[in-house]
Amino acid sequence: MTTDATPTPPDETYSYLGPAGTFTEAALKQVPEAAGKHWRSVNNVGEALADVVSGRSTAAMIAIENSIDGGVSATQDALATVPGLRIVGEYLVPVNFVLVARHGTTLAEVKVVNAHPVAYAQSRGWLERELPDHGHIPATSNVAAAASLFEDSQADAAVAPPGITEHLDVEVLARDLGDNPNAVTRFVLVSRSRVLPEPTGADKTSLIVELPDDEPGALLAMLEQFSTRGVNLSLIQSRPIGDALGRYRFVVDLDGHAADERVADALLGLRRTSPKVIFLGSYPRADEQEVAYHSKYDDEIFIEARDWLRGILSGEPDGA
Ligand SMILES: O=C(O)C(=O)C[C@]1(C(=O)O)C=C[C@@H](O)C=C1
Repeated sequence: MTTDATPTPPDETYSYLGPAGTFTEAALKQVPEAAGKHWRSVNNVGEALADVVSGRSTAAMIAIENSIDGGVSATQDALATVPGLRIVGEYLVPVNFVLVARHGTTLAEVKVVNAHPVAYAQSRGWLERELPDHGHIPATSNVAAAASLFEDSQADAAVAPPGITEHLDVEVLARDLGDNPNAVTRFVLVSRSRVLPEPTGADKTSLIVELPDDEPGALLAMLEQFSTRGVNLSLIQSRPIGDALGRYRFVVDLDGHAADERVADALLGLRRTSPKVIFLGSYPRADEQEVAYHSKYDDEIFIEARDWLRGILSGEPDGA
């Protein structure tokens, strides 16, 4: 791996929320194609996606969901509004936090804590219990939080990844801050590639769907597109569109690949019934769990039904 300091011109660049040592970097380390390529540390999701859109980077690794804090709204909103992006891979990183400070600081002296908002949300229970009067300064990343201790910052301590001591000379004041020891953050690799990853049988498809305005049952009609094709949803979340109160878009993850007949048929139904469907990609699931569905939704069943209709329309004799 090379870093920004490396003078050799990179052939391919991968953007990630840095600096080195973030969980986002840990997710990028799971991508075999990124090994040995140039890695560009950026300050936020918008910058990472702008790198991809402008062609400065081949792809960007971004956090999309945390098992405790839920969907990363900055990511969901950016994917809804920045055109031309595709998710090509999904990665899981277990997340766990430590409280760090400059050497010599004691826990009793900590008044202000610097933390990334998602890390802060995951450590809130510990912080409220152990430092009930603390103030919070938001950071752009978990490592940036700790780095701020050496900058012109008001913070006395920072919430950081356990590996932070490999990158910065800080003292660990407390471990296992996370309210849930099994917390996991889900990351996605985003590129401009129009080529869908091959179906594996253990895939996920991500969409953003808008519903027709003021139509009773519009949400039910959207869900029916999936239920009538035996397509399971693993995530559905509403986000404000932002142009007026009460207007929402839905972030949807479903089990399966756009090349699966049941998913393709559901996508056609969605396209007919929704004013806007953003296809974000079909890609292998990080947990590699094969998608389970009833045999009545097998590809062959859809293909047979289409052939039957084609036969009728082309005047083939009955039973052909
Ligand atoms: O990658 C990092 O370390 C980050 O600071 C980002 C981020 C996030 O955006 O969710 C990643 C994982 C943790 O859930 C907390 C923060």
